[in-house]
Amino acid sequence: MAQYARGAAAVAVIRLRNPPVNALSLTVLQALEDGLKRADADPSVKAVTICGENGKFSAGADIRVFSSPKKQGLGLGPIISLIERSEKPVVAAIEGIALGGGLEVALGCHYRIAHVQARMGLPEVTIGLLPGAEGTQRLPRLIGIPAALDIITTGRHVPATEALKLGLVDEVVEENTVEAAIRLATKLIGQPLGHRRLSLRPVPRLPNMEAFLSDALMKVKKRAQGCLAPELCFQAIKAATELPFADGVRKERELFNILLTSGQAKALQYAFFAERAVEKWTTPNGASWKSASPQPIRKAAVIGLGTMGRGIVTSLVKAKIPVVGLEQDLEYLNTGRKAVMLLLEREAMKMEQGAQTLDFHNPARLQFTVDFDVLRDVDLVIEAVFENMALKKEIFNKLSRICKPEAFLCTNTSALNIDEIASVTNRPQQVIGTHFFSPAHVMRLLEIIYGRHTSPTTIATAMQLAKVMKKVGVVVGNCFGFVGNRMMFPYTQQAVFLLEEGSRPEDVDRVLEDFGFKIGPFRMSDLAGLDVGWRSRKDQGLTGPSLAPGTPARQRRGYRYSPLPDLLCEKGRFGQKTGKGWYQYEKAGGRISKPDPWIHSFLSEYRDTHQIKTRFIDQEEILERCLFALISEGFDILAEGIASGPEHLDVIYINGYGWPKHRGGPMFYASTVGLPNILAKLQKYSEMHPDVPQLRPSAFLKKLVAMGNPPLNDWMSYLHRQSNKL
Ligand SMILES: CCC/C=C/C(=O)SCCNC(=O)CCNC(=O)[C@H](O)C(C)(C)COP(=O)([O-])OP(=O)([O-])OC[C@H]1O[C@@H](n2cnc3c(N)ncnc32)[C@H](O)[C@@H]1OP(=O)([O-])[O-]
Repeated sequence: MAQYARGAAAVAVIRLRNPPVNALSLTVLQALEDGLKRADADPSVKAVTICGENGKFSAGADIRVFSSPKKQGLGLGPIISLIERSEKPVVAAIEGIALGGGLEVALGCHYRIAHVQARMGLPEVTIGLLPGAEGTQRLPRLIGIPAALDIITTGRHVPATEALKLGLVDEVVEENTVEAAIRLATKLIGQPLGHRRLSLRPVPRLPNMEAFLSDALMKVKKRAQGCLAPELCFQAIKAATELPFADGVRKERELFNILLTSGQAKALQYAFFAERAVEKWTTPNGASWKSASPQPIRKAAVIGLGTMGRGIVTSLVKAKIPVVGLEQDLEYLNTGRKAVMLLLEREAMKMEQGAQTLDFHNPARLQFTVDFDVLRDVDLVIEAVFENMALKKEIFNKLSRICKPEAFLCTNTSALNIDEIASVTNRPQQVIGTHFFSPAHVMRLLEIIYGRHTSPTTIATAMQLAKVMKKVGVVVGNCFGFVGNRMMFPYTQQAVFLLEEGSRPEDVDRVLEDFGFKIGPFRMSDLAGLDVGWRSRKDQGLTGPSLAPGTPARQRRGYRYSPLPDLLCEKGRFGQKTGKGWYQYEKAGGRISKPDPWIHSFLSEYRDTHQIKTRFIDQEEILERCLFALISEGFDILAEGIASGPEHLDVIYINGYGWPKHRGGPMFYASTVGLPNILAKLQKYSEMHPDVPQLRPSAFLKKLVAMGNPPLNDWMSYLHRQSNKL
């Protein structure tokens, strides 16, 4: 709702009220409209101030409304016109946030005052929409085309001080913003308002408007990577340069409706709520935030300053947690220290642009050592040495002797068994997996893996740590590869099998990149290094000296196996780092991939040697075999209780594996393709490849299809229900 009150003798105050962020629901909008009409009708009211409850102006339209049947009736635009047309001056008092429809309300006001800590923006593009309450037409008239394009097509939040420079607000105050707005409103009584009505202003012209717009469009398209909203935002702003206000608004509405009914908006809004849903973690035995409080982390340590350790130290320093970096000897320590300092200097430079500072030269904040004894007083340790169980166990055993009894022990592993690591400590309840993604100071995902003995307090502490580091923590159970890598395995396996059957690496990558992945599986493998998987397969006895003599080349444990990645490694082709992998690069460490004729002839010789008949594989088969195998594994993960809902899998894939956000994550995508379609295709491919268990549809997927293909929100409720059709 919105509360109507009298702020000073002649000023009415309309306070938007819908905790926690004053989202503009239908009820709030109705109350806002009623408040405006009441102020207009009351001759003793001479001016109006609009503000928000609890120090927040508004986070914009209630996003849930867009997927409800009443979505067409939100009608924010006409209310904003009503504000603008008011003969009594209206001042927006912006505290906290004014986002989306919230900022559009403020743009309808004649003046805007913001608190110095406030942030403003039009983030509709991030949920697949455009500012559809006349924002694409008013903002360019206020701050010009270049700044409006930047704000609307990126959806970024603009701090109050920058907003003042841009002319987005008229004044920034450090005191009580509502009182300042009431004072201004009082001063404005009786003054002319015509020039303050943005709809009546022309869009400021640029000398080279056409060239500017065509260049801007190219940039927008490049950044969008298949996402529709940025380009339609651009078109709406362009309309502001070509059409009178009313026609521009009509164009805006037309484009808004295209987006609103597009699957992309639905997917992006699902992703918005999915991220918030995973924050409220639970485990199968009922632990959650309700049953556990996070413990404060006043000092942390990171063991191992390789690629992952360096990124983790950087993230902790950025989160203002004092940290000790430990390495096995002085040579490794010095290399690690230099690399961390370089990363931190770059981060400090970026932060200075946003008027923030990063303190890392102070030894109380960042310390390097080779001495385990220095870890006696830390509250939490993150071990980030390479993936070797024996080494990890040795370190955990040592840590449990040295660290204080309350300290939490975390392992950064991408697949290893948390329980086995915990078993060598004197505190398995305080051992937890924290799987960071490379580069750890950039990637948002943190997979948090609880073991059999991990306590709820330990999970809560790891989740809180993720939050402080501005990462998305996702709590999952313990199994080989956890959620992300376990689902990735059948995907990359299919990609390699497709090469055996006739595809080239660039064919497979192109299909998956066209789908929206940032990079396809082979470019990804070259980037990460083929040797990483090779080492793991050797440890598992799938290749290398421990392989039993006489093992068929293309079979392991009775199932199909492709030795292709092993053969590349044997030839020293580790990917970008050696300048050759699935592609060739300009030099060792180079980044520009080129299809490699050597690989093409190597593949055809390989097919001849193993008498594999080459066939043309179309895009549909490439996409379906890679994605549906991954999705089927996801259903197994849900059925085993490794993750508590499909949102968890989707958040992991969007934030850690480059899954295109506008497709909502693999499980959301499955729901849009339709579970019966996925099942039918998996059954077909599984019949074609009976020796590939990863193509056999998950029993849970079959059950959901038998239950009538329920919506994604209901999937988990079917886990234990009986199906009489099975
Ligand atoms: C008419 C056409 C034109 C207009 C279009 C628009 O305005 S489109 C909109 C354009 N606006 C945006 O895209 C802004 C989207 N919002 C944000 O970016 C952030 O929420 C934040 C920066 C406002 C606060 O961040 P923070 O880390 O402090 O907090 P938090 O993120 O955890 O949120 C707290 C709770 O509020 C909930 N909730 C939040 N916003 C909305 C909403 N608009 N709606 C509904 N709910 C919303 C959120 O789900 C969560 O609920 P839970 O889980 O407790 O049940």
